[in-house]
Amino acid sequence: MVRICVLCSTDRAVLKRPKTGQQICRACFFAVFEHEIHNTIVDNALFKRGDKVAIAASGGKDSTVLAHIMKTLNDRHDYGLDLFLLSVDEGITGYRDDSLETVKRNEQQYQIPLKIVSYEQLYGWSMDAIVKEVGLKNNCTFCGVFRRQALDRGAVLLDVNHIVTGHNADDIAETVLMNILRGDFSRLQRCTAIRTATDETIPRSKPFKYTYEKEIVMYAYFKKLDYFSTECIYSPNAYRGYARAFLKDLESVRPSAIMDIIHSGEAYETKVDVKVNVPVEGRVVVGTCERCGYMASNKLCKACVLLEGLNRGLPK
Ligand SMILES: Nc1ncnc2c1ncn2[C@@H]1O[C@H](COP(=O)(O)OP(=O)(O)OP(=O)(O)O)[C@@H](O)[C@H]1O
Repeated sequence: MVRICVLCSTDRAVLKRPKTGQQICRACFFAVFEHEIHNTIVDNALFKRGDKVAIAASGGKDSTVLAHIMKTLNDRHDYGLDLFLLSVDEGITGYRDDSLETVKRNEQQYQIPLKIVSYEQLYGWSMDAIVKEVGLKNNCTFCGVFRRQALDRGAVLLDVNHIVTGHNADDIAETVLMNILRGDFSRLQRCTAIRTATDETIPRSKPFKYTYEKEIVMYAYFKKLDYFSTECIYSPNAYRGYARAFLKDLESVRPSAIMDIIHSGEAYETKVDVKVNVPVEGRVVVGTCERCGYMASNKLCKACVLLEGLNRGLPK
């Protein structure tokens, strides 16, 4: 039986929309997908005319679709943004070197200039070298701390005033669950913010905050976008894996579970009074690292503490 798209009532439905369960055609899927992200950008006033925006680009599906969408919406709605691609080379042979080749192709395909910064150049350590030293258990901690700072440093080199990342609704719901599971209420308050900024760092936002991962994959597939789809070879992160599997199970019986969890996280944000690093109107007040000058809540920033351990041969 041929199904007709429930949105345009004209074309043949070719997919069931994961977020709503609606049977729709390809053109309507592109339209609603793009329109929802445009609304997220406008409703949250993420950008202003003349902003220079770095798209954090790993070559994976989320950031590749983000680059495509930012370019499409900037042209279509005349946001007046100056766009750049910013990639961090963590130094993971057989993974990041391949995905960076994808970003280099995206630079040509979208005509957006690309800047690559590397852990090796910034910290003197690649992830390959770190994993040799610390093993597979805690390496994600090093990578997460270094990447956050590397993106800020790359953004300074590009002279941009905003960074966007491809974090999607599933990532955010998963982080809400993780923070509940860990009892980390300070992070729980912050993790649903669509835009984050401190006095010391460049504002970051997540235009895909309400976009389902399955829809991003579908969009990339139907648009035939060029992206890299292998998982990081060093990412065991078992605890997050359980949260992810749990979320996928919930989604399969109740697709709105992802949005519901995000809304729960948002509602929680306003009710708990936690003293450390409480965001003041979306801004976290912190000091600076006495060694490298990057933002820090203690004398040294997290990256310098980790580096000190590595350089002294005491990484664990
Ligand atoms: N090496 C990198 N260089 C630049 N940005 C990165 C890098 N790694 C991650 N990011 C940014 O952080 C976001 C979330 O990263 P995460 O590691 O969770 O990857 P992901 O969900 O698989 O996303 P993607 O599909 O874009 O790789 C990415 O969408 C991207 O914007």
